[in-house]
Amino acid sequence: MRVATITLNPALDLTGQLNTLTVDSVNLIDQASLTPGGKGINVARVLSDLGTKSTVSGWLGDENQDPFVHLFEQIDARDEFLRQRGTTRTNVKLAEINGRVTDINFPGMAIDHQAVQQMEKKLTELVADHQWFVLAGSLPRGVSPTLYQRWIELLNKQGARVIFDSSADALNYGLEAAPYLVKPNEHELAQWIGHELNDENEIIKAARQLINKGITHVLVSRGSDGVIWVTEQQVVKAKPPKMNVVSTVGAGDSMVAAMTHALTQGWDVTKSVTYATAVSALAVTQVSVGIGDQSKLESLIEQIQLSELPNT
Ligand SMILES: Nc1ncnc2c1ncn2[C@@H]1O[C@H](COP(=O)(O)OP(=O)(O)O)[C@@H](O)[C@H]1O
Ligand SMILES: O=P(O)(O)OC[C@H]1O[C@](O)(COP(=O)(O)O)[C@@H](O)[C@@H]1O
Repeated sequence: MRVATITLNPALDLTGQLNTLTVDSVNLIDQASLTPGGKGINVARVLSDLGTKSTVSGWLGDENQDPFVHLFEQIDARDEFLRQRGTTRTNVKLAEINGRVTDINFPGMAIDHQAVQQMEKKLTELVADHQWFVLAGSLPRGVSPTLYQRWIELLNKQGARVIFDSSADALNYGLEAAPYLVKPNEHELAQWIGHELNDENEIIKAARQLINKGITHVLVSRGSDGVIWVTEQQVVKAKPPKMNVVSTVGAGDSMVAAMTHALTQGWDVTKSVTYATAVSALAVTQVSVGIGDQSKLESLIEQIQLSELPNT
């Protein structure tokens, strides 16, 4: 079974590692890498390492597509990206030795009405032979912030299961369509609910409001504090051990990928949350996403602290 991952605003990630970033000054990079990314593409990459095949789609610029096409071949992803005239954006990630990461994300290509219609047609084709869809990332310029909402509704009607990870207005509108699973981080959840979330109880209360909208799984990711997973019946918290952070870029995508893998395998919440926390914690120890070392993942799984919280 292939999972369809949709990346409407992909990016080449230019990551530079340096000692300390100083604004208003010349900064020298010690190590650099340029990798094809964007949320759904990162998810497809991790899925491949976990043993789940994917179909990748969205909008890709035709002028700098080679690294993407090469990656899709490498991970055996079915390439259903629509080509647009122009270049896919490059996002800059500056990773300091203390683990701090500065993201400089560019807006991406402008997308016109015709391209939106073509993508909608592509989704209706893909839903014929895919049950699981990952819709992830920001929206490019030129499209309505309600686009995810419309497309989640469309996919829901066709009986697909949508895993959704976005931000800002695209997230807020998309949540209204009740995807199957959402993974806001704490800040995105706070922004959606309209106030700060000061403790676990407030996080659970906010997540519960999403469950009440008809969303089945709400995973609130909390950086080094791990994740709180809320369903109608259960609230589970998972915390990773202290990690040696190289770059947190792609940690959220790794979590979404591991969750998707777990759900398609039919694993229960406890097994899934442990696995997803371990896969995402492993991601912070490396610059790019993926499972470099299976034995490290297995040892991390053993170190995840799991607790069941009251279902308030
Ligand atoms: N510093 C860290 N140490 C260990 N695990 C981390 C760290 N940062 C992130 N993670 C793992 O990655 C997951 C997603 O990270 P988070 O920063 O919350 O998401 P996003 O990148 O979407 O903002 C976390 O829930 C956690 O399991
Ligand atoms: O789609 P957005 O929100 O503009 O973010 C795109 C960026 O997010 C990433 O997918 C990383 O995401 P996470 O760190 O949240 O996992 C990068 O590859 C990419 O540059």
